[in-house]
Amino acid sequence: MTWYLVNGDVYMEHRFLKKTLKLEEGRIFVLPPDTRPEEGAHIYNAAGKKIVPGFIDVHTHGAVGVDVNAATAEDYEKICRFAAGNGTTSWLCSVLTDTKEQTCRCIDEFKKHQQMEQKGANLLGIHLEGPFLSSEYKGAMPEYLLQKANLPLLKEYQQRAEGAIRYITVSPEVEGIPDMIPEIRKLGITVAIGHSGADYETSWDAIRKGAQSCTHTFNAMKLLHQHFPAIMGAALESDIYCEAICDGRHLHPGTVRLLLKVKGLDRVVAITDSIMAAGLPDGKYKLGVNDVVVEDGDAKLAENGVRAGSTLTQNVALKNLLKFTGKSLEEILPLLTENPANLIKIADHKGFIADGMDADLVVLDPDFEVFDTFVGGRKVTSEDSNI
Ligand SMILES: CC(=O)N[C@@H]1[C@@H](O)[C@H](O)[C@@H](COP(=O)(O)O)O[C@@H]1O
Repeated sequence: MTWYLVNGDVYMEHRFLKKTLKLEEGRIFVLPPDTRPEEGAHIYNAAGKKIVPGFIDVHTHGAVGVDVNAATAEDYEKICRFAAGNGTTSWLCSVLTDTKEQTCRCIDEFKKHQQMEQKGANLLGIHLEGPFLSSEYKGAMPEYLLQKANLPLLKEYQQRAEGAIRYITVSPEVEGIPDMIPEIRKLGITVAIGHSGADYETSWDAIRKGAQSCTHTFNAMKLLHQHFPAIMGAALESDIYCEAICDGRHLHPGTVRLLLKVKGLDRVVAITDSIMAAGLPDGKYKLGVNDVVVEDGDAKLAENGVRAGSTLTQNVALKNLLKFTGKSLEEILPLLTENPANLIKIADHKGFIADGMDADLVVLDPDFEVFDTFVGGRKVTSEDSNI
């Protein structure tokens, strides 16, 4: 099916331009605004709307009643549909630290999902959050499942996943981790540091050895002290990407502004870190092996009140970021599009609107609400999203 998206303002090279977009065989072709659509093509009138690249979420544990750690292939599809309705066109499923058996099961269900007809957003790969994490800043990670560095185990997971593990969170202070980072990268996995009380020097060692991102920056990590800048200081000072959960709970708006000022607009990645309660009312839920209670949209561990992920979606993250920072849509969009694409090394085909890029697009109305979503050139919001 060929689409012509006409009359919209199209986000290209950090500004909005009047263009016609032709979507054919899953790809974008950028045409002059007065181009006459081919006969038989579908025409989408985007007058008064903005056409932006689809959002990419590199860190989410679930939504609409599905916990990634317990998900079946069919469950992944539910998240894909929900995500698309919120402007997310690509995502990584974040597998929380779990038993080997359970992690392998997650990998197998992921592979099964890849064999199914794709609906909604693209499930691009797996993010392992652990198990090589420090117990001191475990957050919602079950302590008894944390491990020291174990390259053979990760190799086994990556082999089983047929290369689908794209991203991993490790703590620099865990025995053997800094030296393992170059080996992890050889497996095609981007390394994030987090859930960590690492000192400044150890954190920089991990960065020099190839860590490229910081997991939910400020949350579940040692914060900056004037004498001991810690992982926080190294993350802010270096050029690595910094994930940020912009739900207004995990980070005060002032902290978000500070992060953007220090890191720049090209180094912050807006993630959701959402759990199965996203898209559902308050209540009792699971996060891996944990029981979680959600009150007023805020997720906490039932046993001790420790915050445990979010109920955020990326369209809400976008609106929060605009509100918290006072910056323009043009300035904020990279945090949800090209920055995550660059981080997980898919920017040659996703994260931007340009000739030949994947036709993953979001149509925003003047209030920045998601009006429609296209994935691989298909209009998924009406076709197969259950919103
Ligand atoms: C999925 C998940 O569990 N994510 C972490 C959680 O482990 C941690 O406890 C919390 C700290 O948040 P806080 O800094 O607001 O306490 O951040 C995130 O929610």
